[in-house]
Amino acid sequence: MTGTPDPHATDRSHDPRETGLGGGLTAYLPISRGRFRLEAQLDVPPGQVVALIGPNGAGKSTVLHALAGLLRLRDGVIALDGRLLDEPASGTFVPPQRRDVGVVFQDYLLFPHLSALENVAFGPRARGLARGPAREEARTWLERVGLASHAGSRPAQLSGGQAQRVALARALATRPQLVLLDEPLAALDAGTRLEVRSDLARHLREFGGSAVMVTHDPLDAMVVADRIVVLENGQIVQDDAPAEVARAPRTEYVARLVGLNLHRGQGDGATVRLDAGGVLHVADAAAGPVLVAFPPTSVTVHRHQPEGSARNVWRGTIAGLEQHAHTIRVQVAAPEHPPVLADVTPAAVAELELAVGADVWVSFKATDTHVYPGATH
Ligand SMILES: Nc1ncnc2c1ncn2[C@@H]1O[C@H](COP(=O)(O)OP(=O)(O)OP(=O)(O)O)[C@@H](O)[C@H]1O
Repeated sequence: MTGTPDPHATDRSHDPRETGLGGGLTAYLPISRGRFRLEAQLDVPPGQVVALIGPNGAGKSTVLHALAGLLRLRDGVIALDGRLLDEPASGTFVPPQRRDVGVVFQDYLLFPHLSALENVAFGPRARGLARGPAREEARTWLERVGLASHAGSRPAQLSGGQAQRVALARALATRPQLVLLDEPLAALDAGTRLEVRSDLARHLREFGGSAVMVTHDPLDAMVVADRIVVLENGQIVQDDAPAEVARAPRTEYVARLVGLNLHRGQGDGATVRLDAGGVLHVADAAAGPVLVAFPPTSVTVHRHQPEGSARNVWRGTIAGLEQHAHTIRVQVAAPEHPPVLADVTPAAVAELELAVGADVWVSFKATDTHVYPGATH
């Protein structure tokens, strides 16, 4: 069942009783969909932007749909600024249009037959504002997103970036307490994306309510969000500030996403015996289950056995080469060592004649590794 109001449910949305749930979004979401099981606790205070990231099928859309009211809970609770939105135990369910929630979803496209101004005014109108004031409000929002001069344009006359800004203005014009964004930048080309991304960060910061944005792009998450929540297989596996996620990713998926080498193992003083095989020399004293991270920029690739002081040195084969902005990311595989990512310059690729299948040596210093406790939950 998706979003259809149940006539038997009591809407306690205007019940002034205290829920004791505090400001912003508070949600506990135990949701089953077929064999998939999601269990997530998500609290987002006012003024905070959370990026929800995770692999395909992790449950990101399920979270957004539940928060928007498009998917009704069977258990758990969703409250916004102390107002219950969904709580099966008490029979509370506030339908989507009565939640103070703005959405920028890919499938909630702009109305093609309405101008940009009318699209934005639609939200305030739907919330009961008279036509004149709703249009005034819409004009203000279009100005804020830099589209005042496109007020009369239909969506088909707007670029992808402009349409995205109209969608954002439409969501914010209702002055919601929570805004939900589903891959808001995914449809944009790289150049437009860069610009819209930083604008989006600014608008969400100024908005003052809680925001939850689903994205596949680590850069979107790093630039736009105050906090990154990583969902894998229906579970939150990491919930940290962006810098912390980049510094100390807790799973291989996150490490790959932020471009770090990450390995799990057992610490024993200056070495870590990896669960997947191999040993790494580390600088921090390690004990028990740990994660070891090191950036691809700290790994050097050689054609011959290198001399020098690096403690981690082994021979492997190039399993892949990938262009990343101004560097080439080289994947090196070796039977008795962990797979390693190394960032090298295009000049080095040419000079060392690096190609898939080539025999190489990798080296990196113990002091370039970062060790932290490995228990994820
Ligand atoms: N209507 C549905 N009925 C049954 N199962 C569903 C339904 N919608 C989604 N699922 C399942 O729920 C799980 C989570 O899906 P969801 O769309 O929330 O993941 P996601 O993280 O948003 O993925 P993506 O990044 O691919 O959009 C998947 O295993 C999916 O197959």
